[in-house]
Amino acid sequence: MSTIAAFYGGKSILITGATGFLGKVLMEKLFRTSPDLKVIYILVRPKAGQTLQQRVVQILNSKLFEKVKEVCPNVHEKIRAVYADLNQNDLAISKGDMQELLSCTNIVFHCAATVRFNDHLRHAVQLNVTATQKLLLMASQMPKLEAFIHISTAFSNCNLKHIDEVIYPCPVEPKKIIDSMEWLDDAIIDEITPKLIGDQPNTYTYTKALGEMVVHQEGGNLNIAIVRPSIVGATWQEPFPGWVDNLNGPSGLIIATGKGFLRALRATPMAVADVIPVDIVVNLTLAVGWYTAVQRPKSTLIYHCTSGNLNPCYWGKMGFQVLATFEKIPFERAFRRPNADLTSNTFTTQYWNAVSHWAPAIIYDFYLRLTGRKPRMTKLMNRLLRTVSMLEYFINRSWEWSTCNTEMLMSKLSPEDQRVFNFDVRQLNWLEYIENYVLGIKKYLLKEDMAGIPKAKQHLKRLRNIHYLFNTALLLIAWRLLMARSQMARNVWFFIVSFCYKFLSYFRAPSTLKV
Ligand SMILES: CCCCCCCCCCCCCCCCCCCCCCCCCCCC(=O)SCCNC(=O)CCNC(=O)[C@H](O)C(C)(C)COP(=O)(O)OP(=O)(O)OC[C@H]1O[C@@H](n2cnc3c(N)ncnc32)[C@H](O)[C@@H]1OP(=O)(O)O
Ligand SMILES: NC(=O)C1=CN([C@@H]2O[C@H](COP(=O)(O)OP(=O)(O)OC[C@H]3O[C@@H](n4cnc5c(N)ncnc54)[C@H](OP(=O)(O)O)[C@@H]3O)[C@@H](O)[C@H]2O)C=CC1
Repeated sequence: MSTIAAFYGGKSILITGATGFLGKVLMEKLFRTSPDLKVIYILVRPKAGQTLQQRVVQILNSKLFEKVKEVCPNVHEKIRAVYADLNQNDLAISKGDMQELLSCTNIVFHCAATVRFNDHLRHAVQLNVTATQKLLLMASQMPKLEAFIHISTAFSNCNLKHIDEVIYPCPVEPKKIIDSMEWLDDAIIDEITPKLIGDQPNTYTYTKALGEMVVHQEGGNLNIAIVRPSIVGATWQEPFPGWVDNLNGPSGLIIATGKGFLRALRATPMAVADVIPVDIVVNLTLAVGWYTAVQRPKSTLIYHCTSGNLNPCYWGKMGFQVLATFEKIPFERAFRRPNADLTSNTFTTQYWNAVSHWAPAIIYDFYLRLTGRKPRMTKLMNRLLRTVSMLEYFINRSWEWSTCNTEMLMSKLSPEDQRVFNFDVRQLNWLEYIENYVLGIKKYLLKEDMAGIPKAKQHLKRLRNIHYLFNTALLLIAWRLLMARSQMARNVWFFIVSFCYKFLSYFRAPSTLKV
């Protein structure tokens, strides 16, 4: 029997961000491995016209939870959705709910965050810093609390090249930032944001670093640990390979490449692609929860959940494998054949942007106009290239994360726990993982049917023929224009033609003699 699974039995667990990518996989694993847990409280807000209950039902009815329903048939009775909005100062939790949370919770997993790189600083601070502070305050009033696990990111100190499992000081105290966000107006915040974030690339990594500092300063006597995952990708093994449900990290760019929109990327092929499967992150997080509660380490331990130092993959290799997978498993209705270049040169990137992105988009929009339809490709391209520019920072650098605490934890696990809560990234086969990732995107994100693959291949063949035809036509037009305008070009052309003619006559002469 797994010690970790047994530990969560009978426990009341509070999860924030349970409706997010990581939160859903965390909940799934908890229910699947510890079906006898008492209750999982999830802090949820209504969204997209759905009530809390509708959101929960949608999650439980998803493919991700199919196995859970077999091992824990009364799963719906064990999830308690609590209305909350972490953007509100009091988190908008009702008094009654608050009482219950405070008196019953044993473990807290704080996953909620805004992960948008370009979020307004006020909003990012509210969610990634102030809400963390409020949750810590709540946690300090929970008499039964055994552990508080805060999910941060390995990129919270991405202004450094080598990152240890420690909390680094922030140039400005989080409390000062929180206070200033309360009285500064948006325009002033916009103005000071670049100065405040300094050498951090965006408001996300900056506020996640502040969030860690808040945990460090205001954790008091709580039993806290911080997990820092790198770029979280689709599931590796559990509950099945390739599950993913949002565009974050590499997923959006894989779609853009597979659909033929993205044909070049400013990326360094030899930079480490520090992607980590979401099930590895979840397994480590649950092991950390157990260890923190049972061993009660004297200080707050930080665990890096990264792949680069133990089993590195590189962006070049990843891109290559993604393209190879499209040969076998193409996406439907592609705009162009998937084919992309990784280039680390800014000039080349601009050239490819003009030739491979803007030119086809403009031509296609022209065609749409001609056929009486609304042009949309240049708008889409604009958005895509803006998104790519936000991600470029992370695909042109490599970082080194030390993983001493993570390795120490692995060594403390029994063989059974190492199997059930496997977070050993050395066992991951990247080629297989990337293939399943692409397949997962096709099935679970794009909701495309596997039966449509022959048709998709046929469509790609048609696109290839159009491409050849288009290039030939372009060449002929260029040649005609050149011949019409330049005497020099005409001279060269006649020289080539007469040379070829003489060459052929030379070979034809002996055969004529024979006859
Ligand atoms: C040697 C030679 C080899 C040759 C081989 C060459 C082969 C090359 C082939 C290449 C194949 C591709 C391979 C994969 C490369 C992958 C690169 C991946 C880079 C990933 C880097 C991530 C780093 C993360 C580090 C930090 C870790 C964290 O903790 S972050 C948590 C995760 N957060 C994110 O991922 C970012 C979240 N998103 C955002 O911040 C914002 O959405 C945005 C800034 C990206 C855009 O914001 P904006 O306000 O402009 O618009 P928005 O309304 O949000 O979205 C606009 C449309 O774009 C869609 N969208 C959103 N995110 C993405 C995305 N990641 N990729 C693509 N598209 C995205 C969004 O849905 C919108 O679409 P519409 O709804 O249609 O409007
Ligand atoms: N994805 C990645 O690549 C990485 C993620 N991380 C960290 O992992 C954690 C989870 O990320 P991930 O699952 O990918 O992110 P998602 O964006 O998928 O999920 C974010 C979660 O936070 C919730 N949330 C956001 N705003 C509020 C609010 N005002 N009130 C209540 N809940 C709110 C969302 O709820 P709702 O559904 O209502 O929007 C959602 O459940 C984050 O802390 C992130 O920093 C770290 C490294 C990499």
